[in-house]
Amino acid sequence: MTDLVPLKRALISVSDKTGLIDLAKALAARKVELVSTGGTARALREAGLAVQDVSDLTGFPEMMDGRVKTLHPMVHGGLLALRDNEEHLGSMTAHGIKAIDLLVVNLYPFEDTVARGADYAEAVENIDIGGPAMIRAAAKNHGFVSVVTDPEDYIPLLSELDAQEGRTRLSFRQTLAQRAYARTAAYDAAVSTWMAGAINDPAPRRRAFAGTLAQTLRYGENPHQSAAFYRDGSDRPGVATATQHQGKDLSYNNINDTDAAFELVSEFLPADGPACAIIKHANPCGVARGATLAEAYNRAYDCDRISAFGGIIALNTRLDLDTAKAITGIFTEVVIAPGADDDAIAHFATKKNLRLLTTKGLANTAAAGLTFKQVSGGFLVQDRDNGMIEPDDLRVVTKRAPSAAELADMLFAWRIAKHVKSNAIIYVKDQATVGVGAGQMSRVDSTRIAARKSQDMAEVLGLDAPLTQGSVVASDAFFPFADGLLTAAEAGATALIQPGGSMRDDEVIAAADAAGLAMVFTGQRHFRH
Ligand SMILES: NC(=O)c1ncn([C@@H]2O[C@H](COP(=O)(O)O)[C@@H](O)[C@H]2O)c1NC=O
Repeated sequence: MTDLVPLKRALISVSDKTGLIDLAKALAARKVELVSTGGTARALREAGLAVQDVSDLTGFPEMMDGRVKTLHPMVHGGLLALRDNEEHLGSMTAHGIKAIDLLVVNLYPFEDTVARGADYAEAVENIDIGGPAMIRAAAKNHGFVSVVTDPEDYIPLLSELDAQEGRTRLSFRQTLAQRAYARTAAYDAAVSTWMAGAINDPAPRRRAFAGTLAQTLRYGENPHQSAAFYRDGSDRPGVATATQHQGKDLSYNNINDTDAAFELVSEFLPADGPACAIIKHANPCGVARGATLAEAYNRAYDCDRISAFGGIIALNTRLDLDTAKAITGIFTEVVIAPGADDDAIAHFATKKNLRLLTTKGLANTAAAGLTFKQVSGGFLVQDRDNGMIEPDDLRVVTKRAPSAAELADMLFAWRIAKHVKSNAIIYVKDQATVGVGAGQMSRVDSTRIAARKSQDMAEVLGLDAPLTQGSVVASDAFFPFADGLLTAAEAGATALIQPGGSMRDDEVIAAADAAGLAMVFTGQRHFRH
């Protein structure tokens, strides 16, 4: 393939006109001839540039609401002809086709149109046809043609032309071609995903996913793994869309933990009071509400002060100065919150290694969405766990019904259970976790570990008894035997919330009654693996 090829003629057809005029002026200054479609040509003329209309080139007007503009051999022949192929050159001469050396296209904004909730007809009308066709043609012919699909590449293109005296190198065109195919693939992924939703097909025969590079990462979960972070284009508040105010780049594990922290804290609406979640290795080591945000943080911290060191903190309301001061009492990796006061930001500025991220609100935990998990040779796709329990959904199965305070703590614990790796056991007292058992292979072990951690904390805090005394317990799935429940009772729990549904529910309920516990069944499970 030829390395250096001259760039003499460009076709520009862009929906997003960012940087268009500067680019076109720079091309014109380099004696590049311009051809363009309706709106783009108008913008160029208004800027005083000479441009040929694509309709003059094709001999056809743009028609059918723009559905047909560039779909013509005068365009596609100019993009696809091999400049070193006699037969191709003969066809060009025979039909008066002129070579197009540069294609600048960005597509109808389908993704944005769908994101703002446009109706079906409007979404369909925003599926670009001529643009992707040209992009794919130009990218195929990267041996001779440069294709630019993103305003971010305008400056690099001009730098290339200057460095190569009006020509482009093959390696440059190959990079552009790779980006071009990734762009059309992402576009079609967005269209097919939208369509699967529109026709309510949870398992379409083929699925396509796409992402845009947000950040290359120093390494993955471990230093010997390379890694990168991609955005999927969704506007869900969270780690991918947050603004970072200070500190070094987030690592792979930081991103994973920050996501877990923010998704958890988003369960707690600000209207119900400030809440804080502290995360380590994607599991909470403390979650609490408080009268103030600082109190919520301190109560979450008191659940497991040892694990909280180097943790990731998520808040459900704006970070204020008092909370910022409390947080900087120990080393913390990341704080994420829906906003931050100026004095709190200024206080954090003294801690160079602490990253502060702010979001535009909390994540909508009721919003539909998919989650993916990679396995060897494939991936699993499922709906996001949006399961939500209201008091009316609960079934009291013991002789004793829970008190109002127990019920409130149960519902708080249940929301947390959804975000803890199975087997998940959460002890809660007065709207604060006092013991979390996560990720064990047996439920009874999670129950024991959480209770033991609470004993450890009683020592650290100088308490006479662990805070599990008089607590409630949530279990993400049913107790298969009575042993887990009895362990919780020994630790001082007075009430339990669990899905129910075990073959031995009767035994478990009898054990709860014998121990004087109140127990409710949710009828819904929150496995998280
Ligand atoms: N139908 C076609 O032949 C066609 N050719 C180019 N487009 C798109 O039209 C847009 C630019 O239109 P305008 O220059 O009129 O603003 C670009 O996003 C381009 O991808 C087309 N539009 C849709 O398919």
